[in-house]
Amino acid sequence: MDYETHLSRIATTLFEAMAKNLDLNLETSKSYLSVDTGMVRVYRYPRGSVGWGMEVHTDSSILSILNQDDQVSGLEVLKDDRWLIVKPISNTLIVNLGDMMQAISNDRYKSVSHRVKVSKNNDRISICYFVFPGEDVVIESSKYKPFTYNEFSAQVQQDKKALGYKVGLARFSQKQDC
Ligand SMILES: O=C(O)CCC(=O)C(=O)O
Ligand SMILES: [Fe+2]
Repeated sequence: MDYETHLSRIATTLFEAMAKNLDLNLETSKSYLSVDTGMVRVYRYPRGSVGWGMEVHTDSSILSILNQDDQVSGLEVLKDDRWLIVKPISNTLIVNLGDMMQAISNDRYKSVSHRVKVSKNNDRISICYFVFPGEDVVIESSKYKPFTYNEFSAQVQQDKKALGYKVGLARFSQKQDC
């Protein structure tokens, strides 16, 4: 089996466990995670560059599974307003929840803000797997207006172009109109 197939199996198992924990309807939740959308991206962060390898963001995915460099650190996650360095551990995967999981869970699970620092002395490699809902599957929750991943990603592109940054889920909030 190839890497992506293994990762899609892990993502499905994790998602089903979370859906069960959230008491989501089995059929509805099954339609949310689309393993066909899974994609693998490999990053190389060259050593010594100034600034961030990747600026602060949340992923738009349901789940992101990272296989980060087992020697060179760089990944930082925001927890309780503090940045934590995710230490490299060999043979260990890191699971980040994305915006779609936050919406599906009606904010009970939060997408994690994270960023990547460039190492002074070493290049850093990470292999990242992302999985999304099917493009036209409507995500329903009480905190957000019903939306599809297609609509979400179009809005993200539009905001990045017009404002220079991603507004994200706040755009779809039931409460505020921004
Ligand atoms: O390279 C990493 O460890 C993280 C990459 C990342 O956050 C992303 O691609 O969204
Ligand atoms: Fe990310």
